Amino acid sequence: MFVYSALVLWNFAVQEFSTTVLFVFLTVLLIVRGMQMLREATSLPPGPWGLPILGSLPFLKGDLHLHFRDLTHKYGSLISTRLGSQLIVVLSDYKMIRDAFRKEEFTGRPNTEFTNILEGYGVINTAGKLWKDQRRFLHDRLRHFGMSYLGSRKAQMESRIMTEVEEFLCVLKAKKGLSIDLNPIFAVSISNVICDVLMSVRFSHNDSRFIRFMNLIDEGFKLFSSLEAVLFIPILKYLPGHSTTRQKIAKNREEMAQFLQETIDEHRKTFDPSHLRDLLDTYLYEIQKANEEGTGNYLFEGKDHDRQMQQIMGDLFSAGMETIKSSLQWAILFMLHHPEKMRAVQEELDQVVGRHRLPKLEDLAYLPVTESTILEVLRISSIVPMGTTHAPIRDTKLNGFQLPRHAQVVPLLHAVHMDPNLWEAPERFNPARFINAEGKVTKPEYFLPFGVGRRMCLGEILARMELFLFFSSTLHCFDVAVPEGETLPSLKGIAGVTISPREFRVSLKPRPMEWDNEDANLRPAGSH
Ligand code: HEM
Repeated sequence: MFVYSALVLWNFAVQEFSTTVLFVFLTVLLIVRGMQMLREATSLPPGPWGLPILGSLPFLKGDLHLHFRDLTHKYGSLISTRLGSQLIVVLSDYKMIRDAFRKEEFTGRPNTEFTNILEGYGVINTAGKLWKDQRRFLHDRLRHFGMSYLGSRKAQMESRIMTEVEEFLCVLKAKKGLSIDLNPIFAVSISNVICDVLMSVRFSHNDSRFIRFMNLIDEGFKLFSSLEAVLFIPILKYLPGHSTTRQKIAKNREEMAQFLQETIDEHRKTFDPSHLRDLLDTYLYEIQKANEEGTGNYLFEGKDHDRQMQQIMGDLFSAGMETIKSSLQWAILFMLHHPEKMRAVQEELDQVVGRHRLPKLEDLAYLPVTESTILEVLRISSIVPMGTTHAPIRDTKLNGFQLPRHAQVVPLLHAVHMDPNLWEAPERFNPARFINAEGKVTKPEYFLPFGVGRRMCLGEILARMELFLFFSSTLHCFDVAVPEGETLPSLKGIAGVTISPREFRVSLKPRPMEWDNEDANLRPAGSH
């Protein structure tokens, strides 16, 4: 009895003690965090205070870029807010974004759960010397493969893209009059352009390898999104479901890596240093050169060569596919909403290009209506609404405020493109805003769909070429309409890293070309 009573008392005392310790611990944590918030409040840009530990997380509603835009209305064009453990600094003034992102200080990337998974490989999520060397190398070599406004290389790239455009148009022609979703058809064609440049890989429409590849990427995006909470509240990584998600991500990444590794191995077997076929060959060339010279390879900074090449291919594929596919989908969607703008583009193409061939890059200078329509799509859809997140590489000052190293710095491109002080009636789809009094296309300095500064988009030239050739050729060959009996699809997109349109269907009616007869397929652009 005595022993039992002693045990009960002991248990009680232990519980009391644990509760007290927990209470004291939480109180100290709250006080420390409160003091930290107070100190930050005096040196950081203005913004909502939020709650200790959670910050503004409980008050988030709707899409993050819209939430930030609302905050900028209240606090100004430079704000800070805490989302859990992460300090977020949002810039929505284009001059401020431009001035900051020109500086070395803002070329870092934040340390997050996502970047940890990538272990410093690739280009998009790297920083410092590795990123700088990688970026310079890619800039130079991609230009060599035709991402250039000038010279014979440009013609090579145009011809690569046109091969895909022509196949795309043939697939569309076979589906004329049906209610179709263009998304998977765009996906194959756009992937083929970038995969050809990167590693000489092409997929056929309905290719099972490609469907698996895309499923892995889609699933990867969803799995990463489900980790979002951990990004802000790291302690959640100890929850049981988290390790299952991490394992699934690792398994998917392994499958992707295996696909890419097979391509790397194949390239090694057939490698010829006097004939570099694609970007992958240029990496193999650098490795060979460094081995022969007995020097370390500056492109890899001691990292595993194959993993780095896999991640570079993965980075460029994911940056270059979804963005262009979504932009083209937005362009078609806006044409459904504004058929009169579609007719204006078609009339211009008929006059300048004629009905006997497809548009070429050299026509672009004479197609202001077509070009301004594409620019307006890029502005109004702002498909990368928050750019990519930057981080100061050291504690730094911006507009008199102190930003700590590793704060997440977000360029709110969506807010710049929707600023009524810069654009008249920004909510209105109005391509004419890009045409000046002389009828020429002008792009104001606050038009930033590809970002600005040292980390701005590496694929802008390719993107512009693809958007023009796919969009103009589609409208040259087809009238696009909402399928009979279906309603006009919504302009509300799905926001993630990019904003993509919700699934929608179209019906295509071929516009007769001069080479057409009843059964003819679309002929290649040069064969007239
Ligand atoms: C319509 C198409 C595209 C749009 C709107 C777009 C937009 C952007 C934006 C806004 C950024 C972030 C800039 C910043 O935050 O400072 C970016 C970065 C990047 N883009 Fe694009 N992009 C497009 C197509 C492409 C293509 C085709 C490629 C590949 C060839 C590409 C490769 C990259 C890379 C590698 C980065 C990261 C650069 C770095 O971290 O240094 N993008 N892009």
